Amino acid sequence: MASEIFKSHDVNISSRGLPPIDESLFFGETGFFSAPHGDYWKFMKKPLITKLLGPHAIERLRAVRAEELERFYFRLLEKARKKECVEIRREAMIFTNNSTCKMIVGRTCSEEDGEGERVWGLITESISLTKKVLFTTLLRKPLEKLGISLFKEEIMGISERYDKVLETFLAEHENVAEKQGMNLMDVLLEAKGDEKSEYKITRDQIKALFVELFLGGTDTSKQTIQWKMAEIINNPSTMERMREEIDSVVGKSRLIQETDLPNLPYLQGVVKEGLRLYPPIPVFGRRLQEGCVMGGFYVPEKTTLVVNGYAVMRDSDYWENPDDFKPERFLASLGSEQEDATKEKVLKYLPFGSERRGCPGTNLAYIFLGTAIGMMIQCFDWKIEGDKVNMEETLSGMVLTMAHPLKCTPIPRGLPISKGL
Ligand code: HEM
Repeated sequence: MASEIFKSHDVNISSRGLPPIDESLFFGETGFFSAPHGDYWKFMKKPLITKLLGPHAIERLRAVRAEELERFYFRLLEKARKKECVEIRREAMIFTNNSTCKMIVGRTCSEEDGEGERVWGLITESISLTKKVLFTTLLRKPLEKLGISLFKEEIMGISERYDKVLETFLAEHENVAEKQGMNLMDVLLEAKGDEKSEYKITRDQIKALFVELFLGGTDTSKQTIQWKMAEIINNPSTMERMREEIDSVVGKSRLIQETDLPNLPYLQGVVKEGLRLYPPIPVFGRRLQEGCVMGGFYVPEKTTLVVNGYAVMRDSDYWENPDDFKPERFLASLGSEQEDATKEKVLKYLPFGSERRGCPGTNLAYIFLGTAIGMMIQCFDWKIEGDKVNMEETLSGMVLTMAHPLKCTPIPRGLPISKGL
């Protein structure tokens, strides 16, 4: 059914429906995520791919991510030396947000003046609001008739705080006379000021895209890193097998790099299996532009479709022992990309959605997840309170998260890794 919906009706379902509050920078009408499939969405997608998410951009920005991975490693090493317990999701958020921020605006959020804490707090608050955002979207039309604007104050409060942070970034870029290399923000500002540009974008549209990248690039990856570390800690044989693979491919004297990932199939299997069992966005919505027949039924125009990726990826018709954590299940397909693609064409694997509105950050996400988890296993042992990590699930807004956030203490494996690799 998922295959039929996505493959045969791709264009027809390539919009998401009305935003909850038009003027919000956060899932508002200026956003890329909520934009209907049309000229604006196509115009914004181009720089997003060429400057951040496409294969060339990913290669060009490799050094930025390598530096952030190294900083992540040294932060953990410092905690390990002090025998401090770490909250994995917080450390993972700092890594993914710093990397994303540096790639799109050229610098990380500053930790000295509290900017980092403000942004990370905002991301967490935004995610916990997503359930209200969805609810507001679904009920918007009938409530509008009654003059009710649900959760407007809360949503606009978050939007205004994002606005302040993003104005700082924009001002910094506007005040630099000579640019050294153009990052995504420079390119969008240039397009905004270009009279001949095929689409006239606004300041709010730039800010809204950056809010979405902060959320898309940070929270999803942080949740997934936390879930996978929990499964690895609960499965010592997985940890052992990952470590054997990493030690033999990477060695013990340098930190894992993203160019190692294609040679680490078991690590890739762990990443994929974690996403299958714990997709951070378990359900996502689309909206039909025109009425059509699906699965033998006529579905009228403007119907909202809710895709339950979580259920698809635990469906026993498609997955053997679907609730078990078994990274090996992906090993056979990893050998051949074609086979992998064929398998996923059945659309039983949906952590990133699918087709033209599927996640454009998929490749970048695999890099964040592979390098972060690879580094944590390569360089540290992990001590927890008690025997097992509690894997109880809960929703933070619409995001699948751990009911009991993973806290553990890193113990260095004593690898001779030095700064400035
Ligand atoms: C574990 C990591 C990630 C997961 C599980 C994830 C998942 C998703 C899902 C399920 C969607 C909706 C897809 C659909 O409707 O078919 C989506 C959309 C999107 N994601 Fe991701 N994502 C991740 C990381 C990222 C990263 C790193 C970025 C960029 C920095 C990103 C940027 C976006 C954008 C811009 C959209 C909207 C696309 C559109 O509407 O055309 N995501 N993501």
